[in-house]
Amino acid sequence: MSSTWNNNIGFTVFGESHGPAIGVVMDNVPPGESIDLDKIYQFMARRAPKQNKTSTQRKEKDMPQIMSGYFNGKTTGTPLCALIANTDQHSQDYSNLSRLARPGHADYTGALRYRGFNDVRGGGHFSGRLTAPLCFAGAVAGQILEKRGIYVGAHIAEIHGIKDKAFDPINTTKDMIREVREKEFPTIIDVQGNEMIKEIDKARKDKDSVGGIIECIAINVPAGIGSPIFDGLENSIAQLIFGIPAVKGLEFGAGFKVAEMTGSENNDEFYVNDKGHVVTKTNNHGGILGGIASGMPISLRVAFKPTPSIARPQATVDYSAMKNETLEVKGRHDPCVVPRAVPCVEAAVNIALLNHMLEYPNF
Ligand SMILES: Cc1cc2nc3c(=O)[nH]c(=O)nc-3n(C[C@H](O)[C@H](O)[C@H](O)COP(=O)(O)O)c2cc1C
Ligand SMILES: C=C(O[C@@H]1CC(C(=O)O)=C[C@@H](OP(=O)(O)O)[C@H]1O)C(=O)O
Repeated sequence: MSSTWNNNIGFTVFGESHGPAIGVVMDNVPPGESIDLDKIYQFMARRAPKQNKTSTQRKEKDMPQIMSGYFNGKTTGTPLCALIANTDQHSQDYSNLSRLARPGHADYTGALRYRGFNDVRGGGHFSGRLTAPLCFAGAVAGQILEKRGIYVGAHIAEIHGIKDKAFDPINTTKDMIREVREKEFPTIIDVQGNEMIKEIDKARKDKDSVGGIIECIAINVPAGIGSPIFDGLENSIAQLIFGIPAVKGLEFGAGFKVAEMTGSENNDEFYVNDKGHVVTKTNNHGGILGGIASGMPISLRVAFKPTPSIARPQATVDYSAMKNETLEVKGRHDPCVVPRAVPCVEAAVNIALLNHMLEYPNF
């Protein structure tokens, strides 16, 4: 099922960017969990369109309306459904896109898959807007995890070659995670963030776009959760991360750099620390061995491509007439999707971790 993730936690995202609403139904959320709605709204506001230099100008409040599964401040355990209204659609910008494919977007492949019946307005079901329901589900999962001491945080690690400092792969604390989360532009080093904003604005002025990398870390994940082969932590996280549009790469721990290392450089040696816990001296494994948490921080990096919809004329095809054409994309697009995708990455990791935590004894 394409827009359903069916696991210990199940959830379906539904809707189109220019339809009346988008939303999510979550199943198997544990009953009796206190959920602070203000914190859910804050989480979703980090992703919502910002109408600033780095964001689409579309105005959406992204206020979730909870339809079921929540009563007296707590989850009921029955399906948790949230609806998010679409209120600021400019559908005329998309009038030519059912026959002209935007290079880099899903218009062409979507038309093939759905035999031309897909809603192309605003990217329809393929839109980055569908990450709003993902963020709702991820915010709920995050609150349940934080009650068990597990914190997940992300920051912009790189935009078009401009780099932020990385999270400490061993000693990142919940305060460090919270600090970067609360920033308007989430980088660890603010001056680097300002350079990134300039780079995004430059691309926008050039009628172009840029991509980048988001780094995410999860701390206090209990050693032993996860499974081997097809149901490991990496598997679940990857499946949800690739549910975020524009993601093209994912690496855990030292990632692609492992290919340049020897075994003695890459292996993370074990020792017993002063609290009597088994830990590793380094964290190239990114907190996961054999699909199972080692107890060290789980770390990952996610590469995002530059926004496909750019205002420059580009070659494309009219696939109804099968002839070559030139397209100038209209609409209000993000010159870079990365800043708004930071909470989306956190949301995906939150859901994957909660999913595996449900297997944990005495959850
Ligand atoms: C938060 C977010 C915002 C996005 N905003 C835009 C946008 O304004 N314009 C656009 O063309 N693509 C945008 N995208 C990316 C497209 O939705 C995506 O590239 C497209 O659906 C094709 O999917 P793919 O890149 O995963 O193959 C956004 C993605 C995310 C995660
Ligand atoms: C609305 C959102 O982002 C949209 C994601 C998007 C795309 O193609 O992915 C295209 C744009 O849609 P529109 O042309 O309708 O403004 C963005 O604004 C959102 O994220 O909430």
